[in-house]
Amino acid sequence: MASIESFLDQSSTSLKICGITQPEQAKQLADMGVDAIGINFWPHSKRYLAPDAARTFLPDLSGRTVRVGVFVNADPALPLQLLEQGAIDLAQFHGDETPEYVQPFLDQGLPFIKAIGVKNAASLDHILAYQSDAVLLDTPAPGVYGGTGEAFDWNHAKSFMLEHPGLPVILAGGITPENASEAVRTLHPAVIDVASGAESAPGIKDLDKVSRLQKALSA
Ligand SMILES: O=C(O)c1ccccc1N[C@@H]1O[C@H](COP(=O)(O)O)[C@@H](O)[C@H]1O
Repeated sequence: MASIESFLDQSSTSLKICGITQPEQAKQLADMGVDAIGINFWPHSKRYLAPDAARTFLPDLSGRTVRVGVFVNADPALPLQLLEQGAIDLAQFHGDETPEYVQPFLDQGLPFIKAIGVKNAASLDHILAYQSDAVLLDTPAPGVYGGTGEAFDWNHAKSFMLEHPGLPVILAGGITPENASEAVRTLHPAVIDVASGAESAPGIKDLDKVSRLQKALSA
């Protein structure tokens, strides 16, 4: 049974595969035991999926895998509605959202992740103000916000994690089957989040790469 609590548990590293655009692949990933899938609701993403299309298959996955909706500067009505309808389990805010933006989610006890592009140590100065369920550390990507396939300097993540041991960290940005085990060994993040490194083309997942990522995390 998928639960946010076990997905974000810091005693082991979970796997989130992000940018799913095909219902069959969402089901295949759930069958493979992937901990979470991400659906990108930012209309400018190469991995965009319209909310109406996502609503046709996300309910079927309820309880099998954690369903994360990725948003960039969205009208908060969309993530609020998808969470309240039970179409997604978690919202991922991956744009320029402010601590004020997330207040309605805190007020209603709706779970969310805040993503930050890590340019230097100062990038993480204000992250605690969001009071998010987890922080997602990604490569800064002006204009495209995420999904770059590029890694950032993990030393900044390491320092932050040492300072905030109780806060679940989701490591993103350029993770591949080749560097995933090094990421786990070096940082022990609660979650590894992969979009580009698990694809054959944008939005089309390569299940062999997913399986190699799972092996890397369990090694
Ligand atoms: O994947 C995208 O197109 C995307 C666009 C806008 C915001 C976030 C996006 N994806 C997130 O980017 C990171 C890292 O992806 P990658 O593995 O480096 O390609 C991940 O958190 C995705 O959820």
